[in-house]
Amino acid sequence: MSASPFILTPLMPEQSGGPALVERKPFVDQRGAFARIFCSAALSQIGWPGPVAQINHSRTDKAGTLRGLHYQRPPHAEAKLVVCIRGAVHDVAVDIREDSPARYRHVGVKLSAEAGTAIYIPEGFAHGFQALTDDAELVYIHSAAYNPACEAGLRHDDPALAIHWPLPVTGISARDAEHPMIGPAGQTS
Ligand SMILES: Cc1cn([C@H]2C[C@H](O)[C@@H](COP(=O)(O)OP(=O)(O)O[C@H]3O[C@H](C)C(=O)[C@H](O)[C@H]3O)O2)c(=O)[nH]c1=O
Repeated sequence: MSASPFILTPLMPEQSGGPALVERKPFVDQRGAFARIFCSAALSQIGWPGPVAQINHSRTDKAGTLRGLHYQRPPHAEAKLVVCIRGAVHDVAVDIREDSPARYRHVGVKLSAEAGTAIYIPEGFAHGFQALTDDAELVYIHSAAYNPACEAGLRHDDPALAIHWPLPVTGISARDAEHPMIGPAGQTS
């Protein structure tokens, strides 16, 4: 396997510390394929901050379902590596860093099990996705533990974010449907 197990593509190249597409480089032979899903040495090059604190898994049954946009406030802000292990999703990261010239700008990228793609979401970014297929499964590798007291969210349909979701939204949690809108002053209401 060559030096780096991934092809890393910054998704906000004009900003430092932004999200990145992480494409696995599998080792393929007559038996099948082997790939590294997480590698702190390789991912520290794009800002992975430290030890893995938690690994989660979600299954989304129906295409069109939307989860997010979520983030944890400091001191429990977290970086995430979001890995698609079944089906495909449209994944979105929103810059919410108060000192960022790109605050409230977002990037969107397709992740699929077939392509072996993941996205690195740094601290200071909100994360959400829409399932593009039925039975879409993601594994999330977190740099901080879940802390519900510090959990917060943005509305997927907030005009201030202007996120285009590929499919009509067919399912969303009550909590995600009720996140506050970003007011004109840029503060969530
Ligand atoms: C993250 C987490 C959640 N929970 C509980 C809280 C809820 O009762 C239930 C489902 O949580 P939630 O509705 O936040 O799950 P999703 O909306 O799928 O959130 C996920 O998808 C979005 C896009 C993300 O970016 C989140 O990091 C990721 O957790 O699990 C736990 O018990 N432990 C945990 O670590």
